[in-house]
Amino acid sequence: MVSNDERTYLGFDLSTQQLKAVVVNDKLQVLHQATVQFDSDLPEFRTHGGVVHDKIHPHVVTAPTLMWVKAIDMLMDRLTVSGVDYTKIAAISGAAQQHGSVYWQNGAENTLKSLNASEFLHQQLATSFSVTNSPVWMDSSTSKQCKELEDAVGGPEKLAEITGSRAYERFTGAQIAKIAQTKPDAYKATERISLVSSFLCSLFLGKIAPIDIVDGSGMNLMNIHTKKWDERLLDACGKNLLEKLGETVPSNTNLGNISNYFVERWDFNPDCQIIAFTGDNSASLIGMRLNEGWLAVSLGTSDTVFLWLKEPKLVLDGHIFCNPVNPDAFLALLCFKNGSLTRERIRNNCTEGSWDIFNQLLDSTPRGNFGNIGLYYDKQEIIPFLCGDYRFNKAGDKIIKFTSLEVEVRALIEGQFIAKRAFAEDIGFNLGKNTKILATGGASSNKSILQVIADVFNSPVYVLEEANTAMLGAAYQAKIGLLGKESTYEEVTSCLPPPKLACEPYQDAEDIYGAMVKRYRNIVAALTQ
Ligand SMILES: Nc1ncnc2c1ncn2[C@@H]1O[C@H](COP(=O)(O)OP(=O)(O)O)[C@@H](O)[C@H]1O
Ligand SMILES: O=C(CO)[C@@H](O)[C@H](O)COP(=O)(O)O
Repeated sequence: MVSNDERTYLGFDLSTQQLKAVVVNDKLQVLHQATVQFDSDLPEFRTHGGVVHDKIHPHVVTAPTLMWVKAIDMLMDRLTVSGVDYTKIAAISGAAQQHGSVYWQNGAENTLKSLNASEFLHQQLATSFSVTNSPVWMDSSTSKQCKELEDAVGGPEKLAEITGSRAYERFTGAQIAKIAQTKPDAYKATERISLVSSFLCSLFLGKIAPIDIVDGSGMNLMNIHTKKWDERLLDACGKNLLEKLGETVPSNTNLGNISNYFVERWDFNPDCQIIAFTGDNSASLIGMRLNEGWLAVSLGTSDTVFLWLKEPKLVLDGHIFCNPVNPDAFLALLCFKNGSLTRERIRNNCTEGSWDIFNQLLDSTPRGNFGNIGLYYDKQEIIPFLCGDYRFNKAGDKIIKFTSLEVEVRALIEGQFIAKRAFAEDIGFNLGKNTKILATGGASSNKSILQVIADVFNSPVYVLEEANTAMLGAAYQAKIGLLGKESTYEEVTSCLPPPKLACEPYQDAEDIYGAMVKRYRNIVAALTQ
């Protein structure tokens, strides 16, 4: 029997480029971590940045579902090598990239319930998916289905009122509708549909896990006020969709004991509890202990900006999700597809791959970049709906190339964060003297980038000791879910250190960037006309 203070918690994050795991002790201190990088650790699946871009249809972006399963087999090995004592893990939860969908073939749940502990998961689940490549959040091929969904309820505003978002190409409703229309046999042969988060949870639970209400808010199918599926929307996407999706559950619901497979194969305690898995941004909100007054800026594969909302509001460029901490509150989120991978592209073009040189170039140019502005979209951006590179000089003329690498680097970083400020203001975020930004994700370790954020938002930027807040949030969620009503979220996380100040804005920041935000808005209005 493991005593309460010896208990540990396991959290996962299945993000775009990698699968990560962390084990924390009862005081939420990190004991072990492990990662599997999809491109380099599982090269047989031939992904780039964890995904497959269709050669003929560039808007189609998927990930091999079995790659994610194989990544779990590999990660469990790595956790074992790092010395994890599985008998002490009291609860498991997880986070995952949002919106992606997994299609379980008829009979898959029986396979999940009767897994053989002497074999790998990927061997036993090889034929369990009716669609072998899962559509992921980077896909933007469903404009037709988006229009159909909006029409089903009376237009984009009506859809946003019900589900928190107008129809977005990457949202799961339109993705499911596309599968139902273009692969009707596969759709028919599908017994259940999971989000990436509930799919990962299903492996640990040994049966199909329910979708949590926060990740469920990223589907354009759930009413964010009642937290129930909207039947008109389900019917507009596919036949018998309710049966395929199952009911939603509140965040941090305790779903029951771990699958026997993990008990027998890895020596988990049979009493280890599985807490509903959620979306990565939702888990990040938990991991950051974000509350009102803070603006979170997450710099992972995607860049996201999110904040705690007391009341829902109608937004058309952005999303309102349910809140994983307080069921009466909400979470407003903006997502930018061209985040870290676009920064890597410009870094590689300008510096042959060094963040240090990239930062030297960025630091050597003045705030405002001599009036130059750049917008860089390798892939179809979500907001604004643009693709390609756009460069403008001080006179406002569109130009092909900037005069120096320094100007190019600053144009990229300033352009990315000016966009975030403009869209955050559009959804009602008021920058004020009390605004504080909390940065997270892989690129939040880059101090030169954080300085640009501080200047563009004219606000101080803070960071946490650990930048993997989605993975950590999942581990905290495991403890929160296990304790249930015994304890509050605030009590569980009160032992964590506060965020640390990383950068403060320069005195002239608002004069420079206030004007640049206006210019940016005019440029976008002209380009999207
Ligand atoms: N020093 C750095 N400067 C800027 N970006 C960085 C730096 N270190 C890592 N990154 C970026 O972090 C990204 C990964 O962030 P992460 O939050 O782990 O992503 P995800 O959760 O989507 O897998 C990489 O694509 C990389 O470009
Ligand atoms: O689409 C969204 C949010 O709406 C993305 O933020 C995904 O959730 C992917 O996350 P990362 O892999 O970039 O963390």
